[in-house]
Amino acid sequence: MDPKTSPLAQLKDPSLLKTDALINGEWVGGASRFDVDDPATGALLTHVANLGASEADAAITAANAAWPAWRAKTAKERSAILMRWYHLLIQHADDLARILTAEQGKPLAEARGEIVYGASFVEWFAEEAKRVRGEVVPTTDASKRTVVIRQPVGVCAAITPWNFPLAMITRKVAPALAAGCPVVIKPAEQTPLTALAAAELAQRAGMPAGVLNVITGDSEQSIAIGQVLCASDAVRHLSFTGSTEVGRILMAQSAPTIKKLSLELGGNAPFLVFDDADLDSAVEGAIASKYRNAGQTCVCANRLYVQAGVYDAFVAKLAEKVGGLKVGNGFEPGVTQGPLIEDAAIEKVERHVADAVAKGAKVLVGGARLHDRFFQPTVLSEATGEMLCAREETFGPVAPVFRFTTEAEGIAMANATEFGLASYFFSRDIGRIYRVAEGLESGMVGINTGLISSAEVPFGGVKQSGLGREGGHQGIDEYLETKYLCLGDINR
Ligand SMILES: NC(=O)C1=CN([C@@H]2O[C@H](COP(=O)(O)OP(=O)(O)OC[C@H]3O[C@@H](n4cnc5c(N)ncnc54)[C@H](O)[C@@H]3O)[C@@H](O)[C@H]2O)C=CC1
Ligand SMILES: O=C(O)[C@H](O)CS(=O)(=O)O
Repeated sequence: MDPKTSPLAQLKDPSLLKTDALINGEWVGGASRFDVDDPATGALLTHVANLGASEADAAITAANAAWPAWRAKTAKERSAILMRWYHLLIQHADDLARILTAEQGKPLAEARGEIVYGASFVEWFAEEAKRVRGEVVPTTDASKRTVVIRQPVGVCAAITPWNFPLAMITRKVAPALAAGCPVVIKPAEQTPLTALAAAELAQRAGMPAGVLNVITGDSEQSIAIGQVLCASDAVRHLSFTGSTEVGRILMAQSAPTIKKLSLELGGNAPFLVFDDADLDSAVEGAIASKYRNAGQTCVCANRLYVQAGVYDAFVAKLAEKVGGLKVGNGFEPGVTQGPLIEDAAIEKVERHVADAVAKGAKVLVGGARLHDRFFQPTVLSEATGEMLCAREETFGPVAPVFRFTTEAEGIAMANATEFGLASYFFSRDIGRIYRVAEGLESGMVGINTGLISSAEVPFGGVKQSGLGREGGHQGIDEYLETKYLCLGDINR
């Protein structure tokens, strides 16, 4: 790291910059290290411990050894440690945001927003920890009494992506810890520093050794680490956020041990604008959903469907607003869109735009790479179903706008995908709102809004977008087993 130019040289608390992994309360360097780069400049930020299968085994062993004492704590005791962690995340939000922008690229203000969003899961599940209840079931046999209790599932593994380096970790580990489970986290190789800084703060909050472990590895080692996590019988739950392709691999690798799985995978979100929509609100919602994180979110609007009567007005308004977005280094004041995470990501975006134009789409604004990994916020009109951007998740700042005529046609086009994570639509008609919301095949529906994510709601998808829910009161259920006690012979 160049102390003169690196963004990491300006941390208020430099001790948050951890480059070793965390196993059993100890920082572990391993035999080799891998590079972490700044996606905006390509500059090397630092080197991080490149661990593999043996360290993954050690982390599972440490977590399993720490489990009895962690589950024996009262919910209130676990809650207190989580709440201290939450307050430390907020207290250090500026440094965490700086680390996040340095390794992931999103604008600093957006990174700080993610820190607050990610911390909110720790707060939410610190509270939920104290509300895990069982039940007494009225018996049909007078000699018996029946009770249902809920217990932590055991060691939980979390394999997380680069697009939300903190939030995708806390959304998984906060409920697991709250439920009484120890965790082994494998963060994305592109963004390990945020995970390690958050782990340091968990240590400061009093998280016992072995309860929270972080195993870092490059892309090759991540595969080896994943194989160990999947194959281990001690790991009773695996939570993954990332591509559907990798989700399938992890699901198959977990089958021999019948693991509980939470999978938050790819999306292909439709965004419908009906004739009766408030167009200014629809444009605002489209920008919020499409261009957040430079379009690198699984709930981004990927296909915009606009009813014929308002199509021309909508695309004109959208293109005008999108033209005002400022692209640049996330540390530059006023920048609203940073770089894409890596070369393969921007090449995929270029492929989607070139394919769409070749098949008749019109570029209303943007349409090309600015330089390096920066892509102009783009609006394409006259999009059609034959284009790649209709079938694949672009994961970039490109809004293809399709035309539809009837409500039924709009719903059918929206549902014509194997994915079903998020969907959005704008209408002011209450009857239409119910018909369309109930007709869309997705786990989450934004109605007259493009932003739907928060800690208190059950986030997740249907079809091939994944399994399970994260957040909300449902989020902790993933980490609990339900046990039924049948007490007989009570009259003896
Ligand atoms: N649902 C979501 O929020 C996300 C979806 N994606 C989708 O995935 C596409 C590719 O992005 P990637 O970063 O390559 O996602 P990815 O799915 O390859 O990586 C996500 C995480 O999985 C790990 N991983 C990858 N292969 C693995 C394996 N065989 N065993 C164990 N761990 C493994 C990575 O190290 C990382 O921690 C994106 O273009 C996007 O379409 C990517 C990130 C987040
Ligand atoms: O994986 C993602 O892209 C995130 O879940 C999106 S959100 O939770 O920040 O909306």
